[in-house]
Amino acid sequence: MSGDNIIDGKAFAAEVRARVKAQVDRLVAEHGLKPGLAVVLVGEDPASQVYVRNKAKQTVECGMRSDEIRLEATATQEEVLAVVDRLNADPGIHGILVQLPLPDQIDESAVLDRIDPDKDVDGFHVVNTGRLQIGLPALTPCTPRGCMMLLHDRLGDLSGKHAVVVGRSNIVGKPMAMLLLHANCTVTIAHSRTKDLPGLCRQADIVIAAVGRPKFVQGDWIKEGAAVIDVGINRIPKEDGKTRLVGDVDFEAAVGHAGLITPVPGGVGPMTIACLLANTVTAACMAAGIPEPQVTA
Ligand SMILES: Nc1nc2c(c(=O)[nH]1)N[C@@H](CN(C=O)c1ccc(C(=O)N[C@@H](CCC(=O)O)C(=O)O)cc1)CN2
Ligand SMILES: [Mg+2]
Repeated sequence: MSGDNIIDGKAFAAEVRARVKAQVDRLVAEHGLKPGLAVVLVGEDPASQVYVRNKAKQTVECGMRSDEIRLEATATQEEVLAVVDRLNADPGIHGILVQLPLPDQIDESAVLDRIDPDKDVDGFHVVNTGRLQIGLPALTPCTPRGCMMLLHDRLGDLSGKHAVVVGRSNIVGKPMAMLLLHANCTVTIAHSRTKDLPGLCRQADIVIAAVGRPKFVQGDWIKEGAAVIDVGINRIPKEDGKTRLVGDVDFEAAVGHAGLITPVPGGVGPMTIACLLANTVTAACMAAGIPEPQVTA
C-alpha cells in the first residue's frame, strides 16, 4: 500500500505521541506535574489484553504514570465500582479508562458514569457526552477525535462538506457526528434502517464507516475523490485457519474511488491510543488548573 490517497495513521499517531511526550516533559519540568492514567481490564478478552498492554507501554513511553488494574472475568459490579471509586479518589491519577467490552454481568453504563467526569479520558460519561453535544469544552471520545485529526490534517477546513456517518454507537457514531457538525459539516447519520444507503454514501464528501461489519461499505458507494475513514476492526477467518483484520470498508474496491482512505490495520486504530494519551494530558492540566503546554513540531 503506497498510494498518495492512503492515510498512514500509524505514522500520524507517532507524531501525536511525540507531541504528548513534549507536553509531559514540560509539565514535569515547569509544574512538577506527572500525568497519570489508570486502565481497568475485567476478564481475559485477548484483543482487550493487547490494547491494554499497548496503552500502558505508550503511556510510560510518553513519560506518564501508568496503572493497570486487572479483575477476574467473574468480578461483580460492586468490585468494579469499588476500583473506580478508589481511582476517582487518587490525586496521582488524572485519567481513568475501563476497557470495553465488559463481561455480561456488569452494567456498562453504570460503571462508565461512576468515573469522575474530569478523569473520564474516554469521554463516555453522560456529562462529557452532554458537554460535547452543546459545544462546551469536554473530554472527547478518542476514536472520533483521532478521525477528526486525520481529516483536518489532510483536508484542512471541513466547512460545508457532506459527511455520512454509517453507525450510531455511543462511543463512535454519535460523537463523530457531533464533532463533524462542530466543524461545520452537513452531517447525516445512517444506520440499519436507512433507506438506499449506497445512494446516500454516493452523495458524501466524507464517509465514516463505524458499523462493525466486515467490508460492509462497497467500493461503488464512494463518490470519486471522497474521503473514507474506516473505524471498523473485524477479525475474519483465513483459509489457513488463522484470522486477519479487515475494516468496515471493502478497501481494495474503495481505494480506486477515494481521494483519501484509511487502511485497516494502520489507519484509525493507532490514533485511538494516541488521543487517549492526549486526553490524559488535558485532564491533568484541568485538574491542576494550568493551561496545556503548547508544543511545536
Ligand atoms: N474503554 C474503551 N474501550 C474500547 C475502546 C475505547 O476507545 N475505549 N476502543 C476499542 C479498542 N481500542 C482501544 O481500547 C483499540 C482498538 C484498536 C487499536 C489499534 O491500534 N488497532 C490496530 C490493529 C491492532 C490489532 O492488530 O488488533 C490498527 O487498527 O492498526 C487500538 C485501540 C474497543 N474498546
Ligand atoms: Mg453488559
